[in-house]
Amino acid sequence: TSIAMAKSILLINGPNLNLLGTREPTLYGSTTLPEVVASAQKQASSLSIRLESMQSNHEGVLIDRIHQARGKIDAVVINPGALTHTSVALRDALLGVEIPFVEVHISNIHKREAFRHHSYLSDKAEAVICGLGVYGYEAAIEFAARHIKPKDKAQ
Ligand SMILES: O=C(O)[C@@H]1C=C(O)[C@@H](O)[C@H](O)C1
Repeated sequence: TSIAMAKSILLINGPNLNLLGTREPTLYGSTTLPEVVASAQKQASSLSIRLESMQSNHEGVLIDRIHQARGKIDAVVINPGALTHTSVALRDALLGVEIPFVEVHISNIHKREAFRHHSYLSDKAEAVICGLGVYGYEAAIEFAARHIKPKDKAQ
């Protein structure tokens, strides 16, 4: 069945995720971000999806990238890092460009400090994945590909 699938996905990683693989490995694992991105690219091409990826430690840089995705990206997969728990601005950027998104956390934020239990994004996310380790990225891309339909716009 030729179900319409997302054609383009933007993978966004927020602050400190550049340290993935060496940062608190009991919580975040030993896989590095480049390795996560490489397997995401492989997965996307097997789904015939264009995957773009970026990481920044700077809230405004993340927001600017989300703005640039407007009209160009069908779905966002985002691990906002600590901005999950603090950033109304990031929430507003995603709502502002009207791109559906999947929220990913490597760790189970609900098993951690109370300040990590709230997300400024979750109530607007198509799905929230947490505690699956870096597999959460694979699950998020699979879900986004199959469940987020491209808007009928010029790709
Ligand atoms: O589990 C994760 O991927 C999230 C990553 C971070 O950097 C933390 O600030 C979040 O609280 C959890």
